[in-house]
Amino acid sequence: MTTRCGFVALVGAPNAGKSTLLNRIAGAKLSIVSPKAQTTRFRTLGIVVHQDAQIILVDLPGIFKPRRRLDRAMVNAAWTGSQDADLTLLLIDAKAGLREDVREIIAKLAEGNKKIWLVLNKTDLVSAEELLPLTQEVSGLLTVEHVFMLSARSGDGVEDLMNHLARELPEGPYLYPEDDLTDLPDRLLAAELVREQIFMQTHEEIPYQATVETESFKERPDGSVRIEVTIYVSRPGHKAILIGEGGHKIKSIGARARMELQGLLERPCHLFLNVKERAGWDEEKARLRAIGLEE
Ligand SMILES: Nc1nc2c(ncn2[C@@H]2O[C@H](COP(=O)(O)OP(=O)(O)OP(=O)(O)O)[C@@H](O)[C@H]2O)c(=O)[nH]1
Repeated sequence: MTTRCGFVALVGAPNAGKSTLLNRIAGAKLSIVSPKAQTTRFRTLGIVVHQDAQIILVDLPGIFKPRRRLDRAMVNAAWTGSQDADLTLLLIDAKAGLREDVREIIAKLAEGNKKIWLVLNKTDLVSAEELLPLTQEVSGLLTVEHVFMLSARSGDGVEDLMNHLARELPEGPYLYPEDDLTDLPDRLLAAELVREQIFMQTHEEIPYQATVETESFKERPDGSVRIEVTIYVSRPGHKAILIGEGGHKIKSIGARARMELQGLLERPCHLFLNVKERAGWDEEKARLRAIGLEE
């Protein structure tokens, strides 16, 4: 059997519907979907096997004008991801059309020579007649290989996109063992929610320096889950800040993340957080890249 495998980057302006599409495709709550713009702070991998192809989706942060160092790093990560991928899906909110932020993304993509597929989302909100001029306008600015029209919310047209992806990714073995995939979305979600709380409850240099990994994820007979998450930092000072006086900070991060996680997984969660120092972590390029924060 010939298998195919590849990385697919999702690029779109804030609110284009990236998280919704990713969740629809992977069938799990992989990203934090919110009507507020720029909630997708970090790259999240969604991995799905469709017709003998393993499709590794990279959910990129909304591209916006970076002011702070961390934002710059995130935007950079977004574009690096796009450059590493086998192909890039440019997701556009068909209802909002070519707003300025979409034009900026198109201009940036036009500089590279990446394989781009145009995905017009939210077709449930617009008429077919409106889609054609939009397609033509984008095609005038950028070379696109395929055009898809879908509704991430209803799922209409998503199968067609998946079929094309499965057919056109490069031939090769699966990069992720299939057995590992079952609880991967939930593991990623746990790590991502912890990361988000670190982001919200500490100074910005901490999330930039830290990496979060779900070490174990075990279902209990009573239907609850026991999750162990480790936060790796490179400096003793960061460890102290994360833990806080009397463990106050880490407790607060854990409590909040657990609440969010419970809501999304829809079952009781027992979340245990560890903070560990990993010397020489800065040099671990691979890990930096894994969380998409290489500058
Ligand atoms: N009507 C309609 N709404 C959609 C569709 N896809 C997404 N939405 C809505 O659009 C809003 C933004 O969707 P998200 O998936 O959070 O967008 P995102 O691109 O991940 O946004 P960021 O987190 O800012 O990067 C949400 O309120 C979604 O419910 C669609 O196909 N149709």
